[in-house]
Amino acid sequence: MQRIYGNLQDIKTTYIKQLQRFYEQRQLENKITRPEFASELAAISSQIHQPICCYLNRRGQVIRVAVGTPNQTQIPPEELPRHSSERLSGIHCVATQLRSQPPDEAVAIAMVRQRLDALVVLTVADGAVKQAFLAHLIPNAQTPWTISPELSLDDLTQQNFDDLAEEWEREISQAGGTYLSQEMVSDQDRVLLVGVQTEDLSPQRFEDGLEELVRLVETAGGVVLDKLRQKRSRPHPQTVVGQGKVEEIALLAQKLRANLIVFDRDISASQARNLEQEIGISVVDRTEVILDIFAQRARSGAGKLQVELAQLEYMLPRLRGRGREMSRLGAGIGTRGPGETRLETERRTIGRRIAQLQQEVNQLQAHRARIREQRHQQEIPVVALVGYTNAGKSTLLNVLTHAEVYTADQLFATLDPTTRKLVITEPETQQRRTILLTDTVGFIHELPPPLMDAFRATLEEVVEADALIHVVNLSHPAWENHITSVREILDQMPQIPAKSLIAFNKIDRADSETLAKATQEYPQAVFVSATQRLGLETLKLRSLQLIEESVEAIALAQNSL
Ligand SMILES: Nc1nc2c(ncn2[C@@H]2O[C@H](COP(=O)(O)OP(=O)(O)OP(=O)(O)O)[C@@H](O)[C@H]2O)c(=O)[nH]1
Ligand SMILES: [Mg+2]
Repeated sequence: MQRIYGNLQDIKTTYIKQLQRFYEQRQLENKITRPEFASELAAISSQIHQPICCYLNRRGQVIRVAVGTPNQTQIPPEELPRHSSERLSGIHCVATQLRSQPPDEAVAIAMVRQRLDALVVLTVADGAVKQAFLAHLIPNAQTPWTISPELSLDDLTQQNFDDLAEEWEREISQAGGTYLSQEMVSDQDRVLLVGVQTEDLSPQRFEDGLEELVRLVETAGGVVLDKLRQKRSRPHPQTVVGQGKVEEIALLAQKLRANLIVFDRDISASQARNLEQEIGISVVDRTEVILDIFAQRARSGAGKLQVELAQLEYMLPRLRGRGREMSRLGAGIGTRGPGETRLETERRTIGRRIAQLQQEVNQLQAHRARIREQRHQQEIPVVALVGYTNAGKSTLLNVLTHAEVYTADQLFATLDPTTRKLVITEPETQQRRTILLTDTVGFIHELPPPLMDAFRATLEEVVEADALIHVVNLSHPAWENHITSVREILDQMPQIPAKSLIAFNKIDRADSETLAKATQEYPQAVFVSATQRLGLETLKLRSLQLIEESVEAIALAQNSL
């Protein structure tokens, strides 16, 4: 019986049997894969709601089938057939991916580590292959890989793979071997995720949350090796999960050489301490991962200030008996940022530092308020772009106003608000109207309260706008939950603009069913694609209308006083 690797939890035996059949399949000579093989892989991947990786040798034999991402299913170095860094390993991987987007850096790094001949990523939608990408190694020190643009399955499967692999190998050996920089291998935290499914969470929400945590860890620079789950009516007071699970985590962490455990919920200082003692490696929670991303991302003075405040506010109540152990255990995530050295200093010093930072944030708030006041006097209306992280807010700002805000396929790309002028011509009167468009930090489900407090100066840009455009990534499977989460966060703000508009973005990647559903449930919404520049004119006009409605609403409110 051929073994299936990876995370097989909750996978029915019938599917395991289907997966085993892949071992019997052969590819055509010289081809990277067969279209039928790719389609079958996509079909089963979509049935089990998990990515699958098939590793094949140059003769086209399947040597390993694993459930999980290329990152999670890496072949241990000692099991790879060829060891020399000047040669490729002679193995390539055909992987499915449930997200419709090009493979990310983490996937590429997994390929570099194993010196794979190539990596095929097939994105899956509705049980079929939607897009194909081909990645391979190149002799380049910074980015030792290249990823093709989207390919059709035909293009992919018709290439002569033997010739390609030989050519790539020649280039690499001429350059003296694969440039696998040491930092790339060792700087990454090797992470084990632990999800605790309590009764208040639906299974779907729980899984979405874990999936999001994988993205968060990857954004923070870690690699998720595996996920462990436990159902509990409520978290165990001392160790969050039960004793048996703690042992399982310890064992798996050792086996996978993990150096960090990340929990999908907040854990207390004493829970973390207990777990660290039993497992022997660092334990952090979701909030710490988010804070770490913010710390890495903060560039401006204001950004750094707010991140430091958030980190200290989070740490202060958790400080007792924690700091020293944490730094000794030496993981990266959760220990970086301006707060890091202060972890070990006394509570009182930290208390004083918090007070000082609070002062500075107050000044920042006052400063931003003055700028807004000046704008107000010029009577230029302000529309703020809000939404879940990665929805495409900054990309929209850029295409609408020719701004050059940093955008990236990572969570929390933006920390600092940016405001730009947008001139809109009214179609009937040909009158030119100017509005200001503000891009802000993205939201996330259960945005940690210390971040909400520390980023109040930034979030105030939202509160003080005349109207909101709520940008939603319609290509994300959890888009509805994202809307709910964003609304929950807005509800916690003291006062938000009365008028708002939903802009469904990334419609170029959304399937027709989703589009139909969104149209039906949100008849007022605008549908756009920032990257494909679709629907932008409508969005501009609707923004103008929104401003007019909000001016009318304010006038009405004043008249009734
Ligand atoms: N396919 C597609 N991708 C898009 C579209 N709009 C944005 N993206 C991509 O989505 C990713 C995130 O875009 P950003 O503009 O950085 O998202 P954001 O909402 O500003 O994210 P945060 O700053 O993290 O809150 C980038 O890789 C964009 O290229 C779109 O209409 N279609
Ligand atoms: Mg952004």
